[in-house]
Amino acid sequence: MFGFGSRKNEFIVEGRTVVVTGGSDGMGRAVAAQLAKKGANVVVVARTVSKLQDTVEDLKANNQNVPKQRFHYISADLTQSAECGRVIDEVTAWNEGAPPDVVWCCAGFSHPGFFVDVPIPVQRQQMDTIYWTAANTAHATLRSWLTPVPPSGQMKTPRRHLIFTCSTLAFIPIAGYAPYSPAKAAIRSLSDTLSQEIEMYNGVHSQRHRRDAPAADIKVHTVFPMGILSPGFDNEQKIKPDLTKKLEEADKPQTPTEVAQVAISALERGEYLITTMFVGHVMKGAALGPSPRNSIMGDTFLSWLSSLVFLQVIPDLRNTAFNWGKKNGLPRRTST
Ligand SMILES: NC(=O)C1=CN([C@@H]2O[C@H](COP(=O)(O)OP(=O)(O)OC[C@H]3O[C@@H](n4cnc5c(N)ncnc54)[C@H](OP(=O)(O)O)[C@@H]3O)[C@@H](O)[C@H]2O)C=CC1
Ligand SMILES: CCCCCCCCCCCCCCCC(=O)[C@@H](N)CO
Repeated sequence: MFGFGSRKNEFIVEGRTVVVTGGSDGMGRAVAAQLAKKGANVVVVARTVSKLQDTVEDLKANNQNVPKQRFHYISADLTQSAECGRVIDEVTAWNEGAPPDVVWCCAGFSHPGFFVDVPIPVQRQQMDTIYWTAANTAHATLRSWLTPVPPSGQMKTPRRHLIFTCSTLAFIPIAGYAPYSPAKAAIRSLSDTLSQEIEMYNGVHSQRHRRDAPAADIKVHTVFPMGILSPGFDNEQKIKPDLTKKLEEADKPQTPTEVAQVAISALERGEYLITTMFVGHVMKGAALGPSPRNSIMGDTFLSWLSSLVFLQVIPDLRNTAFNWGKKNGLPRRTST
């Protein structure tokens, strides 16, 4: 409770089956590689088959010493809810009838731009790509995990994990991310709501020997990275307004490998809202709100520190925007 004590690993993946959406590039691909190194069977999901094939080849080549370990890919556009249902069905069939043990949602990319410059259809597509890929995946996964099993069919199944990938932009506004940040904030809200709702099912599971119940306990987590040096990041840099680049100067983007490694360590400690570096921790501290805490002392001190830091940061960000307009005039309106 106070952030120290037992060093029990709360996220054991060895011999278990993990689905990583967006697993063919950037952070998702690094997550897939590292969980495979820890002995997981991995299924990567994304749209482009060639990148998926390349990822599975890599996983096979780098994990030849564990003969029973298996890797697979499924091509799907996760903005379509029916596709998410198909993915979970196909993974279950491939996994000898058992649903996956861990589902980690990494799919998504950012289309930065000022709110009035980005056409509404592009903004709706951002909501589809960011929020709905995650919500559709969560819906299909939880429907499968929460299927009741009668007492006679209950086996000892370790806890299952549903993990979302958000962004520290869900905590703190930065001008130029209006098409993207609201969709990430929606994921955070979904995560908080589910982390409470899932307790009802975990309560039913605690009585599993007496009545029909889900097969296992479930835990929800959300990772909030800062910038990630991924192919997606290269794309967004090409269209990102200069003011946005200026406002996010404090961000020193991390490699996908680093982000995956820090996130997995936090999951092993059992954390719920996960940030990956100091500036990210401070951004989270400013916005802990009603979310469950990782540690009472640590998070409370962090929120005190952040509330002082952000007394300065919020006006700074606004002043930077004001002075930018004063100096540079109206931005050129793009039509992309
Ligand atoms: N890059 C950054 O600076 C930051 C990124 N994030 C978030 O982290 C996550 C990973 O980002 P990053 O490492 O940049 O990833 P990339 O942009 O490099 O890769 C995105 C992955 O998602 C897949 N994907 C995209 N759209 C769909 C879709 N509709 N259905 C299924 N799969 C899809 C892509 O494959 P394909 O195109 O073939 O479908 C690819 O595998 C994202 O959720 C992102 O929003 C958070 C903070 C910062
Ligand atoms: C000591 C505390 C000071 C805090 C200052 C606040 C600075 C804001 C930094 C913004 C960082 C944005 C990272 C996420 C980027 C992202 O999600 C996109 N690249 C999408 O892909």
